[in-house]
Amino acid sequence: MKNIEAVAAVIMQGGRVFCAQRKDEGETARLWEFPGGKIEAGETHSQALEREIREELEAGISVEDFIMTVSYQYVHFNLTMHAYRCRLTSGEIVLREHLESRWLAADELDSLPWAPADLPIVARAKELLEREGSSADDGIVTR
Ligand SMILES: Nc1nc2c([nH]c(=O)n2[C@H]2C[C@H](O)[C@@H](COP(=O)(O)OP(=O)(O)OP(=O)(O)O)O2)c(=O)[nH]1
Repeated sequence: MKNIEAVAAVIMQGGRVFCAQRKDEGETARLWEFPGGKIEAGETHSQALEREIREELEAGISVEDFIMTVSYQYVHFNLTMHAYRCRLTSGEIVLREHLESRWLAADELDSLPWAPADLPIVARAKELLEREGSSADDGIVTR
C-alpha cells in the first residue's frame, strides 16, 4: 500500500477558515480540504506548506501553530497529514488547482462534504474559531 505524507494549511482570518474543493479525480474527487499537498524530499513541513500554497493559491503564508497529525487509510493509499494553522501574508488567492473555495465560519464547516481524513482537523478548526469569536479582527497586515 502506498504511503503519502502531506501537509495541510488551516488558513484563518477574521473568524473564518479557508476551505477548498478538490478536483474531480481519484478517491477524494470533489471533496473539500485544507490546501496543501505532498512533502517533497528534504523539505520541512513549513517549507512544503509555503511551496504548496504558492503553487495552488498564488499566495504567501506564515506557518504558525501545529494543529495535529491525522492518519487515514483510503482504498488506494495510506495518508499521514500534518495540519498547521497559517496566516495569509501576501497575494490575492487565485485557485490554480481547486474547483471552488469558501471562507467559512465555525458554524458553517459541517455543511461541506469533507475528505474523510480531514474531519478531526475540521473539528479542531471549529474549536479554535469558536474560542476566538467570529468578531476577531486578525487581518493579514497585523503582527
Ligand atoms: N492537500 C490536502 N490533501 C488531502 C487533504 N485531505 C486528504 O484526504 N488529502 C489527500 C488527497 C491527496 O490524495 C493526498 C495528498 O495531497 P495532494 O494535494 O498532494 O494530492 P495530489 O495527488 O493531488 O498531488 P499531486 O501529486 O497530483 O500534485 O492527501 C487535505 O486536507 N489537503
